[in-house]
Amino acid sequence: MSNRIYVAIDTPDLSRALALAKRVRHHVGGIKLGLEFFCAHGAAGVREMAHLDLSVFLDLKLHDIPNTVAKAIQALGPIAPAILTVHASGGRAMLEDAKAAAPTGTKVVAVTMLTSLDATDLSDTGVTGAPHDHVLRLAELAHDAGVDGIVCSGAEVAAAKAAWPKGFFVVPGVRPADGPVGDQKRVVTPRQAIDAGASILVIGRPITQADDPDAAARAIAATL
Ligand SMILES: O=C(O)c1cc(=O)[nH]c(=O)n1[C@@H]1O[C@H](COP(=O)(O)O)[C@@H](O)[C@H]1O
Repeated sequence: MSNRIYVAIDTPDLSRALALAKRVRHHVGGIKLGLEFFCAHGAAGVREMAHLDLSVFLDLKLHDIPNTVAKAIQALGPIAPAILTVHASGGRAMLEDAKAAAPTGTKVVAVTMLTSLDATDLSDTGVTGAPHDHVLRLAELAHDAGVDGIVCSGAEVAAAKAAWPKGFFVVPGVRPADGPVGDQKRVVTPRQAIDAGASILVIGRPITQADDPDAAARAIAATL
């Protein structure tokens, strides 16, 4: 199977983003551009990165009323990213309209519970119960609304995949065994995430902050 690592190019600096992507390109399956990059460079920046001929995952985590999300996705249409994120907690109508508005070749994936949150954070938002149950509930909603898959942590992906065998499962919050976790709370190793059923892994700082990003990406890819 082709390389399942999407490297999160989280920087507002376009030349650094281009340089990073060029360095790691032979050891990743694609690049993920998120809010930090998009707020600085918008669609023009994404198009510039797309010239590198790597698969582009546009992670904007859209979360608004259905009409606004659908119109935003239509506005992104010319970029036609391979993958686009929305928040599952935006609800069924928002998810349905997001999928309907996306270009045919774009996978719409719904973020369930951010990997930077734990059970205490969840209860602070008024949601009772375990993260695992919350993720599975939102995964079912995403499935029923007709999107292509979900984003969840490696701790939930096996159960989510068992319930939705044809789903597309994005797992961030991935750290090599000895790496610093930073702001991530639900963390697994790349190998654990793949073994549990992840379709792709999103990996940022373990690669982008390494002294040698190319070697870091290669070392992670070798464990998969
Ligand atoms: O949708 C995402 O990609 C995402 C969802 C989530 O629950 N947690 C999460 O960390 N991410 C993204 O995955 C990347 C993780 O980066 P690192 O923690 O540096 O590996 C960041 O770009 C986050 O925006």
